[in-house]
Amino acid sequence: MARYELVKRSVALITLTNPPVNALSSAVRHAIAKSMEHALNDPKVKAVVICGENGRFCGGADIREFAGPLRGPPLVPLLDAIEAGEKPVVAAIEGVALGGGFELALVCHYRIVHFKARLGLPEVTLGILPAAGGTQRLPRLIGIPAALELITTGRHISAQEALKLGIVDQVTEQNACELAVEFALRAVAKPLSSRRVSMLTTPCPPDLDALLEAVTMQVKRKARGVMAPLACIQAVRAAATMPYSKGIKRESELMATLFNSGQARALQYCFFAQRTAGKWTLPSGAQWNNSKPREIRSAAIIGLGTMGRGIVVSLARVGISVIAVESEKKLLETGKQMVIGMLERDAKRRGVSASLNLLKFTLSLQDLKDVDLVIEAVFEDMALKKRVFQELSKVCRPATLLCTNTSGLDVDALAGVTDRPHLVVGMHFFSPAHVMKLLEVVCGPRSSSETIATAMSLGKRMGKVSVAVGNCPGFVGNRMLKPYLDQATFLLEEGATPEQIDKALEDFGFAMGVFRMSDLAGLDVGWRVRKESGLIGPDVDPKNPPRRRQGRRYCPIPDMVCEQGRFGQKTGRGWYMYDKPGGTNAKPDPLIQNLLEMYRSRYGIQPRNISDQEIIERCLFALANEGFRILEDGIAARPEDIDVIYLFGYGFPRHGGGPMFYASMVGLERVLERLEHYHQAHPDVPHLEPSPLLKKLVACGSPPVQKWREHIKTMHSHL
Ligand SMILES: CC(C)(COP(=O)(O)OP(=O)(O)OC[C@H]1O[C@@H](n2cnc3c(N)ncnc32)[C@H](O)[C@@H]1OP(=O)(O)O)[C@@H](O)C(=O)NCCC(=O)NCCSC(=O)C[C@@H](O)CCCCCCCCCCCCC(=O)O
Repeated sequence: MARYELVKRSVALITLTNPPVNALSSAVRHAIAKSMEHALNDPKVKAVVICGENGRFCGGADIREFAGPLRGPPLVPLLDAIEAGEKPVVAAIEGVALGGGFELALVCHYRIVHFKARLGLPEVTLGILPAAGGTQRLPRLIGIPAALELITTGRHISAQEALKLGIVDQVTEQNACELAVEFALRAVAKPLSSRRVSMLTTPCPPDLDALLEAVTMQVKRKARGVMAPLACIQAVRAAATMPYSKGIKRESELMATLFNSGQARALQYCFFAQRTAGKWTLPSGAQWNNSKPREIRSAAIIGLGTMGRGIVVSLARVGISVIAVESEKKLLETGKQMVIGMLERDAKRRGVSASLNLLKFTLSLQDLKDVDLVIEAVFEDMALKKRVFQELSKVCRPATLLCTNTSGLDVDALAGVTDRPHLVVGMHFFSPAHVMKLLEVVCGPRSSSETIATAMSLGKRMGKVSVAVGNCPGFVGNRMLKPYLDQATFLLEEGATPEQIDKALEDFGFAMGVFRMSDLAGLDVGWRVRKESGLIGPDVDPKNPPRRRQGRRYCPIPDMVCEQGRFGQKTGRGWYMYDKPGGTNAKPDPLIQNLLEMYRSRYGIQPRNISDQEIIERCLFALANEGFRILEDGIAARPEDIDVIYLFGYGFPRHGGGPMFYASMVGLERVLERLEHYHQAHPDVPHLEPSPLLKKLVACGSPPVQKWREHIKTMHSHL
């Protein structure tokens, strides 16, 4: 767990050896303690260098250990002892020094950093704080404002920024470890007192209270209801107002309030869920580590609407040459200008040159004959998409992968019109595609494992969080959205307002309430889908009662809103009103109030007071209930996949963990009981009927999320 060597006859070299990130597990802490004791007691040793194996200094405390009882030497006294030792200790930082790894570096008397290394205190993103002295030492080293910013955001910084901030002593392009050994030899004769960061006085701005207040407001605005950043601010205040010995106690008290909190558990779950999602696995046995992706050098995008443009940018900025196709000259020209503008702005922001030379714009599908992969992003119309796929089948070379960006149509039906169904896969991007991190990779029953591996790996290359899902209407994300949206509109019928429902969801932590989100996405999209699925229009059986369709409760209010030309932000009116078309500042609209009142009186509905708790339970338990059905149907392989989709694609708050983790945190028994209660009250809403899997899990004693898979039959998996 740590290798001890004597180098240059007088330097003890301690190498952390805990792959893959040299996390400070109890065994590593134990090994550091033993090695340090050896080094400090050996008269031959004049100085110490600490580094990490495989070019990675240290990724911090071992997060997996947080779930169990705390064992091994505690970190704070261990680090305090390193700092207090009488021999100079130099940290040789390569790769990463994060969290406890950064705190380890801060107790070393000198820090030498490789120019490609990244440093940071990301604890806040895990719902905790840097509790191995980080909140006390960093402000002493770089001052309150800079330390506050780093600790409350968890941002990683480059070696160069660390040098500028005064965190490190030298940045090198050489081997940091070799340089650190030389550095240590030169440090032997120098006094150490000024190098012990905990002994420094925190440089304190005169307006400390005002600064802390401003950061508190900022944090509350950005991360509503999240506890960890607020605790970080309090800990940094202690660094400014208390001696180290008291500050470190305050840090530890604050850590104790966070450590076992639901938010910390949820955020740590998110960390691992995101990594689990990349490890896709199919019932056939094909999986991430036994399926080789193809290399993609060139791609084509069909359709330069909002989605197509974002996809072109996502591909070009990672060096893939892209041919963009439109059906009309005017659309092609508009799309071209937009893409160039987006790429130029993106490149400026990242300080690189825009890769415009990778782009080609054309009206002819014939130009696609040699590309490695095509992503179709035309209008959401099955007949049109089938025509495109038939055409691609004729034009593209037989090995070209054909992908569709459909947000819910049958990927296998598209595969069926091609000459290569095994090379067809869904790549469902989220809008705007160059910004949103989520990619659903939709596996059709005939998609080959190589095809899936290629789509997953291309997603990763584009910086997306890719999740493999099965083929069914709406896949995972949009299929679950339906019961969630339905509950919101039923609540409108029963007496709530869009702003009340949105506020409850935003207070819960959603980036946007359901109605503001719908206004942003465009209300006409769902309207068209409802028309196509026969819920409205000439196909509706006239014998249907007005608030019933296809044998279940139906709320026509969204259709009435669309009939008035209110399509959301783009038309300046939707569930809210905006200053102008395209405006983003949502204000409650009295016309919507009137519409709701008239609607209720037309159908004799007596509005009632609806609590925030009912809003949250009905919307979120219906959402999770559909998630359980998705697991039963084998549309998602694991609850983690569903949660990652909702975290990255639908603004579910990370400190809630995602709908499935949230359900487990509330308690499956409670979720079951509330769903039964609501289903009894609304028997015409099948989505409220508890799913068999939920019942089964409760009957099995409500196992933790990570164990649900053991209870899911995969015989009928669609993956
Ligand atoms: C390091 C990375 C940037 C590397 O990224 P990369 O993309 O290369 O690789 P992956 O992300 O895929 O990771 C590979 C692999 O490694 C796993 N992993 C990564 N980091 C850790 C880790 N820190 N611990 C465990 N495992 C880790 C990862 O899961 C992958 O494995 P998998 O099997 O899932 O594929 C990137 O990985 C990264 O960003 N890592 C996280 C960095 C981080 O956040 N570090 C901070 C950790 S928290 C910390 O350090 C806390 C410290 O401040 C010290 C705290 C002291 C604790 C004291 C406890 C006192 C409690 C008091 C309360 C008592 C109350 C009571 O009475 O109960």
